[in-house]
Amino acid sequence: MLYHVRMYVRLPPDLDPADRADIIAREMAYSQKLQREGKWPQLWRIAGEYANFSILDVAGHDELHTLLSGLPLFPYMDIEVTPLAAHPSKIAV
Ligand SMILES: O=C(O)CC1=CCC(=O)O1
Repeated sequence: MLYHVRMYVRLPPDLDPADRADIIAREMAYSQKLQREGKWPQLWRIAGEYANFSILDVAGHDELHTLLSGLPLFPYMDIEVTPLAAHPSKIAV
């Protein structure tokens, strides 16, 4: 199943800079592993915001929740999920 996911990062401004750098490095490694596995095929920065639009390709809601809740930044993000269904006007390419 495909999901459109919006992630808004809300790191506390007083977070220790070393802790901040560590979380961001772990987030990058985690997301890049999932990208290589094909589970995170699209990752876009929302221009002007500390936020992203992502497409995740997973088995269903339970895997999506497991994946998202494992994000190192999960405690510091607001996340909005939209399940995607096939559109009848979409042409095959
Ligand atoms: O948008 C961000 O910076 C948060 C994030 C999600 C995956 C990643 O590598 O960073």
